[in-house]
Amino acid sequence: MSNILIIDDEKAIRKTLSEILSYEGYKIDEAGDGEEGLKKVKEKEYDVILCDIKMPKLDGIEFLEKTKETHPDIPIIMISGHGTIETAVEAVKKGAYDYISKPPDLNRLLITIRNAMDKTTLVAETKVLKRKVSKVQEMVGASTPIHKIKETIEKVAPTEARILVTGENGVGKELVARWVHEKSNRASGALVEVNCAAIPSELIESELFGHEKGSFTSAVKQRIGKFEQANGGTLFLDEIGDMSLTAQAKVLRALQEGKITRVGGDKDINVDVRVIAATNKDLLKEVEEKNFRLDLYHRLSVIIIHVPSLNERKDDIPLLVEKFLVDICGDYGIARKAIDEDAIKALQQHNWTGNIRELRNVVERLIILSGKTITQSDVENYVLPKK
Ligand SMILES: Nc1ncnc2c1ncn2[C@@H]1O[C@H](COP(=O)(O)OP(=O)(O)OP(=O)(O)O)[C@@H](O)[C@H]1O
Repeated sequence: MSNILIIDDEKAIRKTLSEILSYEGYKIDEAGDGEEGLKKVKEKEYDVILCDIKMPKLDGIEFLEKTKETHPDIPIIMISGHGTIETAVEAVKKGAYDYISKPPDLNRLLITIRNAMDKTTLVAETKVLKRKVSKVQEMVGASTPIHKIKETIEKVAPTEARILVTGENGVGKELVARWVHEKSNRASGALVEVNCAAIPSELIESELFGHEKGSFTSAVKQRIGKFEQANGGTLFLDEIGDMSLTAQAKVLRALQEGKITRVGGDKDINVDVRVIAATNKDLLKEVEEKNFRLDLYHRLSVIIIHVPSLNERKDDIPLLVEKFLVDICGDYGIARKAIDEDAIKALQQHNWTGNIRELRNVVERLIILSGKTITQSDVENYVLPKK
């Protein structure tokens, strides 16, 4: 159900509007002046606010200006009395959604409110969509390691150097790969991702190099592999430490010669692909244990970018929390929740697994369970393990 706040110093007007709008199924709160209105806006989320212009204490224009600062997305409809039409027009210029005149015309009132509600929904949807279509998520962080990573990306992205990204699960290795691609001369080409750990070893070759029809039982038609799909672009080989030795030999050839052969095929196909690989394993140890080819390791690791776990860069936590608050509240279509300093400190002291997804989940949990401002006791209640 949608919440509407009516701010007017005339009780009769509030009563009439409130009756009409409750009848239409809206949930109504009332305030007698701008100051009381501001208090209500702090306490609760409103979909639309109706606000008189001439009021004691804080007038409508001041209320509009203050509310726009903290809640830029709530549509505010000004109620203009006789003699305040010009001010109402001024208010629209300052960001009010629209104005209606006193005494309000019932149809116009309802239509204006409905349009304003539609706008709120659209604004929320657009925000979510904008984020979805924006190609690469921002890499948030102010810690020394993040600065260094960004610097390295700037330097190496425009070259053709192969890059090995190392780090534990969920620390942002894929994000690094995406930024390298985005800032490279191949950005207009494809970025094709293969998670080597997720593909059964007997299928990885066909996944990477494609296959000809009939080359094995389930190969019912020809298939183009990821190397070919990434031609002119970048191939991101995630979890490369899990690749079988036979597939490694073929990847090595592709890197050395710039050629691949489809499974069951006899033709060499030229491919122009830049490879970025990532792993959470210690590849040199894998080499020692004969699970990984040393020559492939050297081919892949011209540049090594290590992404440290969240525990090693706790300085990034405030910025990441801030970003997740904005993102998640945007996804939910609710006003952004605040978080106080002590709560942030408590989050910084927490012993994280290192995976950024864990921090995101925690922020989402706090948004759902806490009030308008997330406090230290929310963190203690909902995040930290009970003693
Ligand atoms: N610095 C950052 N700023 C903002 N979001 C980040 C940052 N680093 C990682 N993330 C987000 O955290 C999530 C995990 O990151 P990503 O998938 O890049 O990690 P990964 O190390 O490749 O994970 P895996 O080991 O599971 O493949 C993603 O949603 C990503 O957008």
